[in-house]
Amino acid sequence: MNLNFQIPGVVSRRYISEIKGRGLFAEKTFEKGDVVFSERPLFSVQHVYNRATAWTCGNCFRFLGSLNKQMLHYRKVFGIREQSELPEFDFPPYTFQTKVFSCFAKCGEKYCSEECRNEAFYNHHQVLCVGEQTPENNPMYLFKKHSIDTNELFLLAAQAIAYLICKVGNDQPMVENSNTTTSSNTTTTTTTTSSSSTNESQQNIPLAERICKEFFQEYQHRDWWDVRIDDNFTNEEARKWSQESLELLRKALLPLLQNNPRTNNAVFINTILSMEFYSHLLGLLEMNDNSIGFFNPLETFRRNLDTIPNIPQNHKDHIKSIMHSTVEEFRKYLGYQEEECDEEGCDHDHSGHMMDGSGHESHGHHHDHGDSAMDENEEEEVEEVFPSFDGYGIFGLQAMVNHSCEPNINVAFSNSDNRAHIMALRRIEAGEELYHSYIDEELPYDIRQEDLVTYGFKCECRKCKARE
Ligand SMILES: C[S@@+](CC[C@H](N)C(=O)[O-])C[C@H]1O[C@@H](n2cnc3c(N)ncnc32)[C@H](O)[C@@H]1O
Repeated sequence: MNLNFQIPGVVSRRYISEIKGRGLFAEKTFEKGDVVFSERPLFSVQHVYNRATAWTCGNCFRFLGSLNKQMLHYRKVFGIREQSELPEFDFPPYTFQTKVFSCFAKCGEKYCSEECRNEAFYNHHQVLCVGEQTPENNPMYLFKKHSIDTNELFLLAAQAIAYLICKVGNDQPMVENSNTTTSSNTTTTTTTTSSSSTNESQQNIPLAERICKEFFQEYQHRDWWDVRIDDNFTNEEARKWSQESLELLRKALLPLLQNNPRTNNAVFINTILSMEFYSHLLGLLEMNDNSIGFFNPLETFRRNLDTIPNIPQNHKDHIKSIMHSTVEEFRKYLGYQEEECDEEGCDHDHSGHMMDGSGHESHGHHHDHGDSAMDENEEEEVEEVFPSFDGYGIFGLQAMVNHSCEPNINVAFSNSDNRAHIMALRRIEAGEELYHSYIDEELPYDIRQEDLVTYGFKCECRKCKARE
């Protein structure tokens, strides 16, 4: 994790005031539509409910296989027996092609490339993987089950903790080469690692401590139960779940930490497995996360099939007939899900996270689905059969962007490069602060104020001041 809060000549972070904290500022002029910057998430996960229906890479979230392999995957999931060999669809620009790589330990996680598999394994998966035949009393399995039953934010927190453990436990002996420059409230931090043969764990622990401290210094955080972002659970429940969750995580991680001389250090273990660390990490994630979403290419293909030129009608009819049974099964499945939710009178997924009308999570402070095309289509209420990818994560720079009901940027997540692209909504002058809307800024004044209460500040933007 390289927390670097400026891209020289593009954007930089500055302190604004005690109330507002820090914000992100343009260092040059951007025209409407320009990509201001793009970045990969520090930590990110797919929503649990979405895992059953969006078959994507466990690292970069690209849809796996090809149009045809996606179809075959769904047919398998829905138990459609008739497996007549489907033709490999090849219709640029709809065609995509990735291989499918399984987790080394065969836990079921899939990746689109060896690089993705290695990256996930190296960064966190080696700590979190439950293996092929997990006994039901496996503590990591129990931790994950508890997260799914209570609140899936624990899964994102576990990824962050696993990252710290991997950093300390895997790397070649690390020597800190910390290059921190501070100029008028702008801090740039670069940390590099290099080999050394002496006293490994002695050197690793200060680095681990510094990474933990640095992470907390750089982002706003409070005890999770004091961050009132989600009405679906009470403060008491949040405390209880956190305690249960940490207990299970402790059981899963302690032997692992103690078995590695690099991580077997009481200060390190007691820090990262303490309730103070866990609750503040959860609070930090809750206060700073962003949604990640993009269309399923199979859905784009399905919607556009009729208008794709150069495909003979009989070929289109053949593809449609292949799709038909899968689409019908999907409709039944999605109908079943809605009924279940109606019965409970709920508007949330099984994790306890709030969902907006489209089934996208909205507990974080940003509502972008990372795909402006999706927003347009949602407005038109076009049926979505093959589900979009839906997840969330922490982005280093985006988490520094403050809110305005008159935003000057929005975010589009691209799964072709696993990056969030921050786009200028209008001309932005050098020196202007970047603003994102945490809520639906088109809503009337009173509703906007209600929606903003959970974020713990009063919006003083021009639109709010004018009560528009
Ligand atoms: C994702 S963080 C944004 C970065 C933050 N200002 C910082 O210093 O880390 C969100 C928090 O910033 C503050 N914030 C964001 N927009 C604000 C605004 N328009 N006015 C006052 N505070 C704001 C609130 O405390 C909010 O919970």
